[in-house]
Amino acid sequence: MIDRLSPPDRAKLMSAYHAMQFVEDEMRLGLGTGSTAAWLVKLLGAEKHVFGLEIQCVATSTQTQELAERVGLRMISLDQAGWLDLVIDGTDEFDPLLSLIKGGGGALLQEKIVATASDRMVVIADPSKEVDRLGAFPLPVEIVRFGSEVTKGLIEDKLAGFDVATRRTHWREKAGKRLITDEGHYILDLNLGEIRDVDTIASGLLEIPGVVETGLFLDIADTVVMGVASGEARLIFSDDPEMLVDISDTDHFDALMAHLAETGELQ
Ligand SMILES: O=C[C@H](O)[C@H](O)[C@H](O)COP(=O)(O)O
Repeated sequence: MIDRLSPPDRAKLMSAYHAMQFVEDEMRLGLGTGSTAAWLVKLLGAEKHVFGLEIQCVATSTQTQELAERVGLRMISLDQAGWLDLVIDGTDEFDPLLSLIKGGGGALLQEKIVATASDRMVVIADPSKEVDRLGAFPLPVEIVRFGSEVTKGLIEDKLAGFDVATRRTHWREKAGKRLITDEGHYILDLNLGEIRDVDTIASGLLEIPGVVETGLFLDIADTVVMGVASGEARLIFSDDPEMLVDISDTDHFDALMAHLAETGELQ
C-alpha cells in the first residue's frame, strides 16, 4: 500500500510510525509542523480511530491544528495543557549532539515554545536531515516587523564576527511577498554554509532586540527517530547507544495504513 509513496515520503512515514512507540494513553502531546510531522498526526488519528488511543494534543502551527482536527485528534491549547509529556517534531538538520536547525516551514517560534514546555522532545527525520555540522540548511531567524530592515542590518553586522562558511541573508517569501508567521513576524534565512560554534551564534543573534527567536534548537531534543524507506528506523539517543528497530507488529502497521487509505490520508 505504501509502495505508491516516494522513497523520501516512505522514510518520513516510517520515522513517524516508529516514534509512536513513545506515545502512551492519557499523554499530553505536542505535535510538530512540516511534512514529517504531518505523517505523525495522520498516524495518531488512525491509532485513535482503530485502537482507541486517548491523548490530548497541542499543535505548533495553524497548519498542524487544521490537520489534527481533520483526523479527529482531541486538541487543546498549550495554556490549557500547562505542561506536556512529550513533543514529537520534524527537523531540517540534526547533528551528532542532536542540535537542530528547524523552521523550514516557518513554525520555529511556536515549536520552540512547545518543546520547552515539554518533558521530552523526540525528533522524527528522514536520512537527508543527518549532518556532521549544522548550517547547510539556511538558519531561519524570526524577527518583528517593526524596523525589520534595521534588524536585518544588525544581524548582518553580527554575522561578520561569526565563524561560518558564508554570510548571505534573504527574506522568507510566499507568493512573492514576505512570509508572515503565525505570530505575525517575518523570517530572515541566513545562509551560513557551516556553523562552527552554534552556541555563540544562537546567543549572539538573540542579543538583537528585533530578533524573536532562531531556528537553532540546542540541548532540547534527546532522541531522533530516523526512518528509512524499507521500513526500519534508527533510534539515536543523546545519552545512550543507538538502536535499530523494525516493525514488530505488522498487523498493527497494516491496520493503520488501511485506515489512512480508506480516509484518503495516505498521501
Ligand atoms: O517550521 C517547520 C519545522 O521546523 C519543520 O519541522 C521542519 O522544517 C521539517 O519539516 P519537514 O518534515 O517537512 O522536512
